[in-house]
Amino acid sequence: MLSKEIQLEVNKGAMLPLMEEFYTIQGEGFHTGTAAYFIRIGGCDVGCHWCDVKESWNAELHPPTSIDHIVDNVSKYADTVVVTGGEPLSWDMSLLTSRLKDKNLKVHIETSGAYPLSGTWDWICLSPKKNKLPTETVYSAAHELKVIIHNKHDFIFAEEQAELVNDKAILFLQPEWSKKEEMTPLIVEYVMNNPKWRVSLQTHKYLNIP
Ligand SMILES: C[S@@+](CC[C@H](N)C(=O)[O-])C[C@H]1O[C@@H](n2cnc3c(N)ncnc32)[C@H](O)[C@@H]1O
Ligand SMILES: Nc1nc2[nH]cc(C(=O)O)c2c(=O)[nH]1
Ligand code: SF4
Ligand SMILES: [Mg+2]
Repeated sequence: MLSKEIQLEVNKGAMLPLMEEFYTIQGEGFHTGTAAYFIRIGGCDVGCHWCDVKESWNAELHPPTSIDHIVDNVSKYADTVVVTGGEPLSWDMSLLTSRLKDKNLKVHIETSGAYPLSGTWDWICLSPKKNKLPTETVYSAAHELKVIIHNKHDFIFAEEQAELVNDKAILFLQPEWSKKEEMTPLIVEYVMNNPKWRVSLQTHKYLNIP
C-alpha cells in the first residue's frame, strides 16, 4: 500500500510507477530504426494473453518515481522519448509530457487507447485490443494504427479498427511474436492485396536488443 501522500502524487501524475527505462532503437511501426529513449510505466488491466511484458501489469511492483527524476535521465540521450508500458494512459500523462516538451524532446506514446487520452504527444501509436476497445479521444488523435495479428480473425478486427480511426492514421499489421512463422506470410499476402496497410515487424527482437 502506498502512503496517502504518494498516492496523491500518483493521482496527479507527478509520480508514476516506473518499471524500466532504456535507450534503444524503435523496433516497431512508423519510426522503426530510429534511436529513442524508452520509459516503461507499470500498470495495465487490458489482459492480452500474448502480451510480451506481463511483468508490467501489476503497478504495485513498480516504484512510484517522481517525473523530475524520469525527465532528468531522458534528456541525456536521444531527442525522442517513447512512453510505453503497461498501459501509459492508465495514468495522467499531462505533467510528464509537458516536462518532456520543456526539454525540447519529441514525445511518442505506445498505447492500447483503452483509457482517455491525456498528455501532449508528437506521435501516438494506437494498438487496439479486442478485450478493451479504444476510447474516441485516441481514435481521433492517433498518428498510426498498429494491429497485432495472432490469428486470421485479427484481419477482420484490423479492418473494423481502420474504419474507426481518423483517416490520416497510417495503418500497420504486426505479427504476434509467438505466431510469427504462421502469420507473417499471411500479412505479406494481405498487404499486397490491400496496399493501404503496411507490414510492421518487432525488429528489435530480430536484432536482440531491448
Ligand atoms: C507491451 S505494449 C505497451 C503499450 C500498450 N499497452 C499497448 O498495448 O499498445 C507495446 C506494443 O507491443 C505490442 N505487443 C505486445 N505483445 C506483443 C506480441 N506478443 N507480439 C507482437 N506485438 C506485441 C503491443 O500491441 C503494443 O503495440
Ligand atoms: N526496441 C523496442 N521498440 C519498441 N517499440 C514498442 C515497444 C514497446 O514495448 O512499447 C518496444 C520495445 O520494447 N523495444
Ligand atoms: S494492452 Fe499492452 S501492456 Fe496491456 S496486456 Fe495488452 S499488450 Fe500488454
Ligand atoms: Mg516491447
